[in-house]
Amino acid sequence: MFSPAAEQVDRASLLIKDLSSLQTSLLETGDSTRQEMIAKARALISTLEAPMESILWMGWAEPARTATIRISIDIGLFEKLAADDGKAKNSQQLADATKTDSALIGRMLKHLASMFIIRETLQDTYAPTPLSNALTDQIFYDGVIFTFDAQLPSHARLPAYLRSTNHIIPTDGSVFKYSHKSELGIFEWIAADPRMQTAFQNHMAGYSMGRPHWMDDGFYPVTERLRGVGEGEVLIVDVGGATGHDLAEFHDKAPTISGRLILQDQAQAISSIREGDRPGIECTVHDFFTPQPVRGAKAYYMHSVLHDWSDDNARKILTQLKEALKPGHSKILINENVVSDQDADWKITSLDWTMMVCLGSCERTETQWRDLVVSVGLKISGIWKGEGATESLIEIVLADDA
Ligand SMILES: C[S@@+](CC[C@H](N)C(=O)[O-])C[C@H]1O[C@@H](n2cnc3c(N)ncnc32)[C@H](O)[C@@H]1O
Repeated sequence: MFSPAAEQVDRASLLIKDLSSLQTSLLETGDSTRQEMIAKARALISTLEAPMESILWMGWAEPARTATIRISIDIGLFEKLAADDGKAKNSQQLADATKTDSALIGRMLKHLASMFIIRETLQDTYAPTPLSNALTDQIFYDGVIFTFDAQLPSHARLPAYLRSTNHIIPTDGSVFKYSHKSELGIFEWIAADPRMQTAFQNHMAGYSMGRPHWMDDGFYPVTERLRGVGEGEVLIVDVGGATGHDLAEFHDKAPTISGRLILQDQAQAISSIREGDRPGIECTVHDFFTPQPVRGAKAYYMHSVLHDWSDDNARKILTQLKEALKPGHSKILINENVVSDQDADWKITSLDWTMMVCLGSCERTETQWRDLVVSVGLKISGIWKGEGATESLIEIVLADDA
């Protein structure tokens, strides 16, 4: 039997005390209290867990959870569970509804319930949860499809890849090619599969949902920093903006700011936008490694773009934008993570590793951002971060601008 050491018990008591005092303000305060409670609850589990329990959680429970969720999406299990207003169902009913082997379904349901994805209300009787209901929405289940099919194999094969290179840090997409046994880098691999293209775009849109955004009140002073744009002039060019979800949000949240909104991405992303889906936005095809066709816009915006690329490639992208900047008027806005020097957030550190295995790129610290920007004759004029936000907004201007 595992007995926690005295200091683990003390730490656990402190965490429980913190949790109970936070709980009293959960309903009144913003999202930050909820996030703090989750962080403390996770710390509590890792304080109390025995080493072997941690190993089995990582090695058995989590991989089986992810796989059973991925299979559930394939067979439409969560939709069937949510049917009839979420009335509880047994494994045979769910096997019939999904036309799946009842032995397989029975074992899936047991693990999904043990991992809190669904609820076991009675023996062999299951009901949905808010999470399993969310997984009936394509924005969310495409996130599982994309992370499972595109990214997870590269994490799984990374140790073997690194052994084969004497643990030299990857700086290109080799890990992805190695793990997928493919000649294609991740973006070509996505482009070659229309289902994966849709999953990727939905995952990008879902990743942005429900989080503080730079155009929200109290984040970036939009009206003050983006003023001076006449009717007919370009306000924002969203470079590598996928299907335009950020610009659409900007259009909804800041409808009174004048100026054109232009979306740029590769042909496969732009052609997937349906007629009428993006009112007020000009959707165009542009390769950001080639000269920027829109000159003198107020802002060239990039969200989760530069973290896909090594410093050399990021310099090429920034240089194309620099050539298009109008002195004293234009700026580049980068919406990305700035990795904290201490106590970095798991969402950022895990994305950093995901970038490494998919593209050989990284999430950058403030020093790395400054070095990158200065190296192409630009300067950072400010970094903004809203309360509870993970990502920052980095504003960049020409080095000679005031
Ligand atoms: C990580 S996604 C970010 C998308 C979007 N900005 C967002 O935050 O949801 C990177 C985007 O860069 C686009 N992209 C990749 N290579 C590109 C290129 N050479 N020119 C233009 N866009 C490119 C991809 O199609 C994708 O939409």
